[in-house]
Amino acid sequence: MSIVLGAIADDFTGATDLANNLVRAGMRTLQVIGVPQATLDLADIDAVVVALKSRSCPAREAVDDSLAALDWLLERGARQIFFKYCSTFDSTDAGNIGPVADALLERLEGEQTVMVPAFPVNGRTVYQGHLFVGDRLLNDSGMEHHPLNPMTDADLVRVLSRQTPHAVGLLARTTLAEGAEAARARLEALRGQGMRHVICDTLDEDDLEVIAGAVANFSLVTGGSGLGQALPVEYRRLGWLASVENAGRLAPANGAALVLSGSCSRATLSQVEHFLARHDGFALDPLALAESDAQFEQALAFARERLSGGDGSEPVLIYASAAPDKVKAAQQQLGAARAGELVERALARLAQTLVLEGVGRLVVAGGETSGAVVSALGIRELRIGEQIDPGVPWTQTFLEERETPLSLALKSGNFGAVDFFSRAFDALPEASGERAS
Ligand SMILES: Nc1ncnc2c1ncn2[C@@H]1O[C@H](COP(=O)(O)OP(=O)(O)OP(=O)(O)O)[C@@H](O)[C@H]1O
Ligand SMILES: O=C(O)[C@@H](O)C(=O)CO
Repeated sequence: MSIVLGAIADDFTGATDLANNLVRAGMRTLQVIGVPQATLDLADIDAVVVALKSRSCPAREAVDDSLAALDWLLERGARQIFFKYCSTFDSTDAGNIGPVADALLERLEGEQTVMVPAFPVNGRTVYQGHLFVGDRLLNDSGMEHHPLNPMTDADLVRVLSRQTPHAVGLLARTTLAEGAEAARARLEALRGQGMRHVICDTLDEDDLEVIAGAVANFSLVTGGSGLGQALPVEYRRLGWLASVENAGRLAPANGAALVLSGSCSRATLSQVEHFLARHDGFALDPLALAESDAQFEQALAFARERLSGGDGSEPVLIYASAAPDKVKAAQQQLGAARAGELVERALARLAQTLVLEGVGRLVVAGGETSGAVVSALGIRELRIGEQIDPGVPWTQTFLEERETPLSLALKSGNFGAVDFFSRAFDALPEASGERAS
């Protein structure tokens, strides 16, 4: 059986964000980690999201990985391809959004694609081609300090023009206000002028619906997860997609509850603080991790004691999340890459050990951190379930070491309300009477 939508996401938390919106719009969605090697049963699947780590790697690598994902998705019959990147358009002049979009469009022999990063429910909107985060322009939102891809220009036509040799146009809000037919005509006019890429204004969900109506038959669309929520209605209109009752039903969860946080984003820092006011936590420090294994062992002992002491229902937090001055101090001593690696490695090892020892419900905060944990656990596929907060669903995966599925939530750094870490576990249906194994 063929899938309807094939998506290529440039990071793991971004992939779950898109998969979440597809599920909420009624598509049975599977997230796979990298291009699958094994044959997959896609009998009851409408959409597959391939999660890559292609946001910050060299552009050539990102292009090669994305093309491999594209070929795999086309072999599964995908009628439309969705290139998912960050709602804050994370990229540099070297890429990777422009080069990947160019390569995908060329392979698909398409003439035009749209760029729709907006995610209005999380405050990302676009007006006159300028990206806003809440009420701030992108370059004044904190993203101008991003360690890997500082976003210092909010004008996306200009930003993308530096990443592609092709002409970049704008589908403005005034046209969207006239509806999908007008948007379609405008895209066609821009195509006539040789505009292969078109940045789309988006103020709200209505704009996303208009854009989806205009581009549902494009071979390639690109953007944030907002567009993913609007497209399935169009697929149904086209007769590609049947209606299903509950596209995101997961098996009941069991096992102890653990939160691992390596994100130092503003939202995560408040979530850590909120959690620590109510529950136990253990702080990791890259400087101590660099010295010896002692702090890792202490963290493990802390978690073991808490997890075995109660009934496993009280979540435990282990975090390296720290304020910018502390992060800077560690980075100055160790270098940013080594500090990051030390933290990611420690959190990934904790996940490996504690999942074997009975953790069955795991929240991970941070895109890079999630990548490290998911890789260490050898996860290949994720089923998408209940949304905790916009952009963050519960997922489930089967591991050889566990009889029951592992429930996993991967939280993007800046997503989630302040009480996310404690509330997440309430959003997960539990197996009756079962806890830590
Ligand atoms: N105390 C610390 N000092 C230095 N680096 C740290 C510290 N704590 C975490 N890190 C590193 O900072 C990086 C945070 O990136 P990560 O992608 O996990 O979070 P994020 O940027 O908030 O998330 P997202 O990409 O979803 O927005 C990781 O490499 C992590 O290991
Ligand atoms: O689009 C977003 O903001 C997120 O899905 C993301 O990509 C964070 O890394």
